[in-house]
Amino acid sequence: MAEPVRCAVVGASGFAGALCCAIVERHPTLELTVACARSDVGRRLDDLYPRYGVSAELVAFDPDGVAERADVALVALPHGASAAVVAALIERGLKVVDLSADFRLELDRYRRWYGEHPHPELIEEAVYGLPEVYREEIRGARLVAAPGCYPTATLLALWPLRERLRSVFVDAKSGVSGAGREPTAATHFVAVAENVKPYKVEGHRHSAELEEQLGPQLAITFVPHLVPVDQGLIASCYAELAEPISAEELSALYQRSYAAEPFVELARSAPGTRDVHETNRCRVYATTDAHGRVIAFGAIDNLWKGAAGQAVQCLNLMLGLPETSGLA
Ligand SMILES: NC(=O)C1=CN([C@@H]2O[C@H](COP(=O)(O)OP(=O)(O)OC[C@H]3O[C@@H](n4cnc5c(N)ncnc54)[C@H](OP(=O)(O)O)[C@@H]3O)[C@@H](O)[C@H]2O)C=CC1
Ligand SMILES: CC(=O)N[C@@H](CCC(=O)OP(=O)(O)O)C(=O)O
Repeated sequence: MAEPVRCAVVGASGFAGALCCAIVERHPTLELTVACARSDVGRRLDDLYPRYGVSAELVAFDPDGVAERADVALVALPHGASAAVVAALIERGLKVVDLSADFRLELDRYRRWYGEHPHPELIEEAVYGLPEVYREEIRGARLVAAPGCYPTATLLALWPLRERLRSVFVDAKSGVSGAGREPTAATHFVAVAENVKPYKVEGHRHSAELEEQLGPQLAITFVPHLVPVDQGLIASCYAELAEPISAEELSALYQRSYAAEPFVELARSAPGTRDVHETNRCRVYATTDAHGRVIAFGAIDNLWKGAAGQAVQCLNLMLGLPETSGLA
């Protein structure tokens, strides 16, 4: 039995942070020793999220206090607010998985989409936390930037084809928990119920992440939609390839790419989000159409494989634990 590893969660009152706490609490090796929040300091997490049954009291973030009580941290703050917290914890010797966008992009691309970076000195060493692609790099990292939810589903749907892609249309749909805990006019029940609505059609910041991972030369059109579900996200990708591919070759390529992956499930038909609800799995399906295009799908639970689950998957790798610990 491995020694317990003390884990802090920062942003524990948010949707992703609360699920991080729940996964850590049930994890066989990690021990939840600090849960930090802002507005809800002094409250118990199970008062905010009874379904997770985590009784930890929420405390204010103090880097020295966290460093005394934890060896590793999951930071689930909004982009912009995250970088300073991550830097303070790294400076104090913790291993950190950051769930925000602050360390996912190279500096120029970050500046174009998010503005000035508060801690550019850490960008270089941060590893993009998609284990199916960067497993070895994640094992040796002290800072991992967990991918966004849309890029996770899109990249897993397309990765086996990446060298053959000429252009891609990504039609992606997310449940409302992807927008975080703070309600807005766009996420109000009345705006979301009985509705499917595209948003940020002229440019969503996740297209930067897709460009960074798949290469700036690739023409990608990415259009997110908000759909009336709580947790669930699907990326439907329509791809033109440089050379046509047969259905048999496509199927063999995906089998080769993902046969050994614990959290990628190759579906035999197009997946739905219900198939992955409350799991860390991504269900992938790829097929060809009558025009020689490929249609590839990636379905995830945005709070699990799109956020908290994937962050713990990365932490498991960073700590040399079985990758599926606490997640299976
Ligand atoms: N929701 C999702 O599906 C996904 C989320 N992510 C990323 O994970 C991170 C957390 O997302 P999510 O849980 O949805 O967000 P929430 O808005 O639900 O939670 C954010 C958390 O951060 C705290 N917080 C907000 N602003 C500040 C600040 N300026 N300083 C300190 N604390 C602050 C909040 O506290 P308070 O309650 O007091 O505001 C809350 O604890 C984000 O970076 C998000 O982009 C990544 C992938 C998917
Ligand atoms: C439905 C919804 O609003 N989704 C969020 C994406 C959530 C996420 O994964 O994004 P980051 O981790 O990059 O913040 C959005 O479109 O901004």
